[in-house]
Amino acid sequence: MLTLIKNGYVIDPASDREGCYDLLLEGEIIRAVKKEIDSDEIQQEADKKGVRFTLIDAKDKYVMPGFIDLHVHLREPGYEYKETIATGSKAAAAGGYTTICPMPNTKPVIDSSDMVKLLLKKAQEEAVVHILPVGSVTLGQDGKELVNVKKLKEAGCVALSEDGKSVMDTALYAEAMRQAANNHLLIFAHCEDKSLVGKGVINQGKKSEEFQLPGICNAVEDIITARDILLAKETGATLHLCHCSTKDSVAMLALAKKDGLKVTGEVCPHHFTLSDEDILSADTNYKMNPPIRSRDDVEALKEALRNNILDVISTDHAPHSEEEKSKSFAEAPFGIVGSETAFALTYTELVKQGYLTIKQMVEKMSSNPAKILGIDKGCIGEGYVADLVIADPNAEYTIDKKQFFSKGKNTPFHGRKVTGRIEYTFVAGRMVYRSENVS
Ligand SMILES: NC(=O)N[C@@H](CC(=O)O)C(=O)O
Ligand SMILES: [Zn+2]
Repeated sequence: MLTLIKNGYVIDPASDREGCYDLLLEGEIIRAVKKEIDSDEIQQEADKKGVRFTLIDAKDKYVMPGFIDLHVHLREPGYEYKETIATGSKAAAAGGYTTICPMPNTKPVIDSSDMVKLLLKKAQEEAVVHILPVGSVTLGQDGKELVNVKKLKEAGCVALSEDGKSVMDTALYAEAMRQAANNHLLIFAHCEDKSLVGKGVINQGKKSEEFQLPGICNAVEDIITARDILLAKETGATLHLCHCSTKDSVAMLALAKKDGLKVTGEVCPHHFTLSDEDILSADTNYKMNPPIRSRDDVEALKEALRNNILDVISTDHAPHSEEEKSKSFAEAPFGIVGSETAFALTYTELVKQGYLTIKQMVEKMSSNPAKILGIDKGCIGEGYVADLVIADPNAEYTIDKKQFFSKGKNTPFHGRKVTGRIEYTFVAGRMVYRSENVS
């Protein structure tokens, strides 16, 4: 199979390439990146070889390395009514993602090599994007007994995370970090002080008062962020801070980087797009963990993205059923979907608003996650696997949750006007997504 993508505006921070190029894909691989590739010649070659030839006109479109999402919830096994590997990976592909890291808070939890193998086997059969599993830190995410770190690594995990919870036993977490470091596994840290959060469900402040709901103060996140950075320093672990939402968590990340520690951080589109002032009613589509914070926090997050303190934009795609989300704000589960809105929100809120250059956006959505994972992705170079995304930066439209591939429709962004549409996604040279809007 030969695919020629012509006249696209290529943005590839890894090779420092930005400009108009033609790309030739052969089978799974990027065969050539050149200023001009003759389509007639490729057509003739395809005829001669008897293989299919696809020509894509990418004029005025962005051609980027496929996005890599370090934080998704696929819900399989155990919660297939919320999402499956098939639907979650299709949603990812529709969002321009070619590699995703599913979190282990499934039922059962991904806490053994058998579970990792099961997940990878299912992914092999049903996922349309690459799946790199994250294992839990403790058995059953019970916070008591460590997983077999070496076995999880051998089975194919890229990181350990207790996402959805924190390991509150500091000594146990330190041991987990030591073993992770010895086995070259990353730690993805969900920072939440379980004893301090209490029954909190919304950012503590005007909104928690207005809706008379228990609040979540910034210290809930900041205390564990500080602890985890100090533990990483002590143990030599490579730490990645999940879904940073507060001003002080990014200040501590900056300090840790200055200190030369192996610490990186991610932020999710909802945390830089919305502040708690945007929560006009106790709508459960605004309930997620960590919560939407104050305007001050949002500004600090944007500034940290701009000056590259925050390395990654991830989605924390957290689908739930409509029934679950129609409970009261206090009772509904935390989480919103994000795979299918992340690019448009990032492009609209950060690139168009001048916070990030397009190159920085691609760094944070593709090349930096690849670097953190230590994988040969996030790059448009000859000989690399053809994981690519093509987007129209001028398309203006309204987000419509009914069009999501995800089973989860729990988004606060339904009806929001955005700019930037994913048109095609290629995984290992195969077109896994094509927008209906492409003629
Ligand atoms: N983010 C959320 O609000 N929820 C996540 C868990 C998590 O990422 O903390 C979930 O699994 O639903
Ligand atoms: Zn989390």
